Amino acid sequence: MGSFSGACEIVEAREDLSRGKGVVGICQSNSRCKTSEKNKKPLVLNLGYKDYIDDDINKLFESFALKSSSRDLGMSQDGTSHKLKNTLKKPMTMGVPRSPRVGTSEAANLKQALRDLCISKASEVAAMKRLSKSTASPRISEVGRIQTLYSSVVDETGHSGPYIAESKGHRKEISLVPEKGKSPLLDKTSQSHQTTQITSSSQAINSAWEIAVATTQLDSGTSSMQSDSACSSSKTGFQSRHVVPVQPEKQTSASYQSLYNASESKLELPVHASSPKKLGNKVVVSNTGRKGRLQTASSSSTSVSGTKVNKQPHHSPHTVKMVIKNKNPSKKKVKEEDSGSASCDPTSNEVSKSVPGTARLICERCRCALENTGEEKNKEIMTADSTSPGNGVNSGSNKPDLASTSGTINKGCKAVAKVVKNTKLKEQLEFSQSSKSSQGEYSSSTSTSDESNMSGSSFGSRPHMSKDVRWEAIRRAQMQHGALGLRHFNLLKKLGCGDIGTVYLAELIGTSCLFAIKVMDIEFLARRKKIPRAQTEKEILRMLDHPFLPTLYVQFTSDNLSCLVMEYCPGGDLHVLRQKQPDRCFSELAARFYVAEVLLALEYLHMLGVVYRDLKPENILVREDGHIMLTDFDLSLRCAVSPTLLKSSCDVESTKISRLSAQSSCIEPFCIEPSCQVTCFSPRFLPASAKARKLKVDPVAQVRSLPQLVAEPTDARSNSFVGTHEYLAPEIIKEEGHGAAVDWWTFGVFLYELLYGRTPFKGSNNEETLANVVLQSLRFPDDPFVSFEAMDLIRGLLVKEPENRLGSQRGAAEIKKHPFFEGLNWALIRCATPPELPEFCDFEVLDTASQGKGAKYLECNVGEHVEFELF
Ligand SMILES: Nc1ncnc2c1ncn2[C@@H]1O[C@H](COP(=O)(O)OP(=O)(O)OP(=O)(O)O)[C@@H](O)[C@H]1O
Repeated sequence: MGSFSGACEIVEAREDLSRGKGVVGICQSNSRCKTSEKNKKPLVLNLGYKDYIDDDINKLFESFALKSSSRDLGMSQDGTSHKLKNTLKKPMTMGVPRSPRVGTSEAANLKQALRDLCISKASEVAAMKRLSKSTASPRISEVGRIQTLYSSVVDETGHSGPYIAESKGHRKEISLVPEKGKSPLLDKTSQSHQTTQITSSSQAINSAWEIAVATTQLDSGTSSMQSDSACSSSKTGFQSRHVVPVQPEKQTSASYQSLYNASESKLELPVHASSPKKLGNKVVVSNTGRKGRLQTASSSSTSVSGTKVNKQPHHSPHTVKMVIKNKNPSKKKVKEEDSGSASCDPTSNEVSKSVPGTARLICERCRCALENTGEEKNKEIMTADSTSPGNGVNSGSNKPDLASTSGTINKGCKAVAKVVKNTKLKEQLEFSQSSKSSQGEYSSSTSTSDESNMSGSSFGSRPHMSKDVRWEAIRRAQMQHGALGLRHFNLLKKLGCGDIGTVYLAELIGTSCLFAIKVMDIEFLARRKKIPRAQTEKEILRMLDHPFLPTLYVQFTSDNLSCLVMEYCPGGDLHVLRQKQPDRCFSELAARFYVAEVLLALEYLHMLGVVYRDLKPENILVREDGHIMLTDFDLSLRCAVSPTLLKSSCDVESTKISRLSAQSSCIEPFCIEPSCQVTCFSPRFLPASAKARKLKVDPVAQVRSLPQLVAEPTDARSNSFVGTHEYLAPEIIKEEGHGAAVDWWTFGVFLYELLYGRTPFKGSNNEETLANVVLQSLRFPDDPFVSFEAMDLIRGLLVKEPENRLGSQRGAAEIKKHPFFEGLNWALIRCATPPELPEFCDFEVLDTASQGKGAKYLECNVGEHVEFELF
């Protein structure tokens, strides 16, 4: 039942009524009588008696303009309507067609008329509320008055308020509040009001995110980035990174099997647009005319689905995974884990030929061949809700995906409806399991509950990608095939190889939609104890709905391979891109653009309870429109977040302003009161007095003086030794326990590297690097020139004590306010023109005509060879 509109409006109406005469007691009592039996009797209002009749009722009746004759209404000579009373008491039948006009039908009675009026008024008020949130609306008062009166009139059993229960055959069950789902208008309004209550649910977290976005929008200037250089060819090889993988301290197989949750972030930024960007020799035409529009599709949604794709000139540099020897027993796990990897030949690129009908998968690292029956035997798990774009990844069918093999895998390509149904069941099942298991898995953390993320998860749509043509393609394929598997994709190219899987560029057969598919060998992961990392990544991917984070379209298991079908980013990563810049570093404008987008992505992750922990240029991919996508979540830490409302420097005046603003909130559903102080692309309706006052207030000061919401996990703690050496925060190296502040440290290193072309504490080897991180003070080279603001920001971020680090107290909001970002329009950054990209080597995906020749294709069809590498 959509409780809001009723609840909210009635509250307002009652307030209005409380100022009126006589009705106060009725209204107030009505609200109490829901919970108290004792209160029922005094509330009984019988129209036959004048105990509670007041002028309002008479006026009300007059306003109905009843045209029935006195005979119809049974008016007696004394003017009282005894028949009216009887009419009201007369049992009504559900579903009886109502008179089209009040009072004109024989069958109509006053109660029905009242109901009509009340319902129509309620709807009208809800609509008005949507259009103008003026709390002082006379219409609201009026309907509240009518509702209350109506409740009083018909309530002889003590039931009152907007919902009137059936009673002994006398009463018809009437709800003044439309049922949930029947009135999207009311539901939406309801949601917007519900957000005023901050809870630790994911909804609140997302709301908090929206607040954070809204509050940081201080100006409307757009950030237009111009690259210093057009392009340059890659001249050098890649630097190597040294990564310390995560060490799950307690891993149980049970925990592997029950990690899947999904928490839908209902993020919906109001504006999305993209600008045409040049990639390679082709100009990738993105959706023109989107700039500044509301609710447009993802910038990366359409152009990528074309038949031409520009080749990434290089694969991302291979990250060299190193093991740090440590006396700590937990480090041994790292060693053990990685020793497995190390024993494999990382250079191996073997592709085994196998007989038709057999999939022979060669693990590049361990050189193991996985013989599988050629057909996927319906083992694939379709996780997308084919009925709704955005539901594609949500299903809980993930659980058996990595956790077990075919025994627990869904059988058969069943009818879509059945799959969806099963999916929902699994969601429920796994939802309950996941929060337990993830705690077990991350027992080293002191704050690792999934619940903040998972509770309230709705598995709903992903608003920012809802117009994405790839969703539609996936949905159609699911309708056609039932469950998607590897056989439904043509693997075009290997994009890169990570620690837990290999990523391929793939095309959904029969479409021109391209995807990046991460393929992970479950047995390999199990042997190397990397299943928790894969689980973590998948869980996080499933939660995401953000323009700077990847979209997971579907996930399935084929032949013991866990596959994640994600958004494809054709622009390479920032590490490669930096190497192509003059002097191998970005201009300050370009760097500002990239770090700003990364900051928003990190902020969003934090609000979902994800501490990223592995920020580095290699993990930031460039979309075809030049905006970024932060990837790779297998080292991330999941923890609880409890949004906190901080009363900053709110003086009396600013508090008043807050109230004022709360009364006159923006009509955009995504702007959450009271933080939406800036114009959110739509006019707001202020009372005249409020307008006058508002004009006198400096809007910037207004925003700054607002209460601030911190919804990031500032007190999360983990003891895992995880990250990339040059990016490791001191507290991780010192094993003091770490939290979200590590992301602000890495953020500082990241900015430093973009500007100077190298990391600040890099030593000649890993040990020296680590020692430098802990002991060495921060130094800035003279060349290239970097502004004071940029250096100051880096200085604030690279504070060795996490508690004194910028961002550690109030999260990303603190960092956004730094002068380095002065003038940046955070809310519209995804509409800003990204830095120009260098020319890429041309790479064309074979178009449909050439597909048959298949020279470059790695076929992945049923019954045919499945030849591709793993790891
Ligand atoms: N969505 C994508 N679009 C384009 N390329 C991608 C995409 N995802 C990954 N890649 C490429 O595939 C490579 C491997 O990615 P993957 O996430 O498996 O490993 P990784 O980034 O090296 O990290 P890790 O080893 O920690 O998992 C990346 O370096 C990147 O270049």
